Amino acid sequence: MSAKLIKGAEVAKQIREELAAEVKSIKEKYGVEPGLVTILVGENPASQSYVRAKQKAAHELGFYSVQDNQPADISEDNLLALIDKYNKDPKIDGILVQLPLPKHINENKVLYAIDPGKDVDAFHPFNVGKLMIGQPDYLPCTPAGIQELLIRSGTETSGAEVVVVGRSNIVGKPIAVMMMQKGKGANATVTVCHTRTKDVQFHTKRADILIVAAGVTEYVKGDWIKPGAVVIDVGVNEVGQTADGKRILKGDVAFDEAKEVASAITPVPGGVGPMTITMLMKNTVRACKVHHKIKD
Ligand SMILES: Nc1nc(=O)c2c([nH]1)NC[C@@H]1CN(c3ccc(C(=O)N[C@@H](CCC(=O)O)C(=O)O)cc3)C=[N+]21
Repeated sequence: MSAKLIKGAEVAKQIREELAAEVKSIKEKYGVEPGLVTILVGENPASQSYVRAKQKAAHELGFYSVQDNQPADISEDNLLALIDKYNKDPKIDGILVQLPLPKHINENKVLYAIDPGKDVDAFHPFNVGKLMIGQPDYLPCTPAGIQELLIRSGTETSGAEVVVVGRSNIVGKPIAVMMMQKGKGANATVTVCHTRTKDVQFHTKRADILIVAAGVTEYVKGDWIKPGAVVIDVGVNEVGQTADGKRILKGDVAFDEAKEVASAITPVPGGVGPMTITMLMKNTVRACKVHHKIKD
């Protein structure tokens, strides 16, 4: 058996086309365009490449977009002042501070400084809290992308056994919360595994939908997966570079084994990653509509 591929890159392209049409109509009717600033501190090559991809997507959708690069030794106070500037900038609807930040900067302090209404990553405790009680204004981008892939691939989530491997604030925790809520692409029974889980395989083998965000290259093997399960691989592990300097990526799931067992699986690259960026764009369009009181 060979699993159906859930092609995130293709779904992402389709959603971006929908968004581009929406941006165009907002511009025509209201004379405004969604504004996104991506703030990059330092010169981490992976971060540079992600931010470049976000800027490219923003340009293609017709956003007003600003790339703000800051030196690695910027002080915390100056970074906070910069965020305050964008909080007050009426052309900016969404603020993204690329993580990780240098060690001398308190990441939480920076994330808490972003106006929750411009927090298109949905990392501010206000937005995390609203998600928890099932009243989100913005969904965190990677979990939103995962849920969208489940919906658009026709995966039944209601009553499904969902097992999440990983408990990060960015992926594991929020996707677990989202899958247990009432509503479309949710209503699941959720188990969360992490580094202290006694028997991870016991849990993964029970999953109808297995979501892996462990941060360990090819952590989940083929025989950890229930035959017919849907597997979502959130891992983006750089395992080397090609001769011409392109990053070689592998997921957190041993893909070649897993595809023989699962009924459907996301590839890496081309799976969850492109969806993450697309959901950032979707949140920015939403922010723009809220800021300009535009109803659907
Ligand atoms: N404030 C903040 N928000 C983020 O959303 C955020 C962040 N910081 N820091 C880093 C992580 C990582 N992340 C990815 C986004 C897209 C791909 C993606 O598009 N990956 C492509 C491949 C890209 C490549 O080839 O390098 C794919 O999987 O097909 C991956 C990873 C967002 N993050």
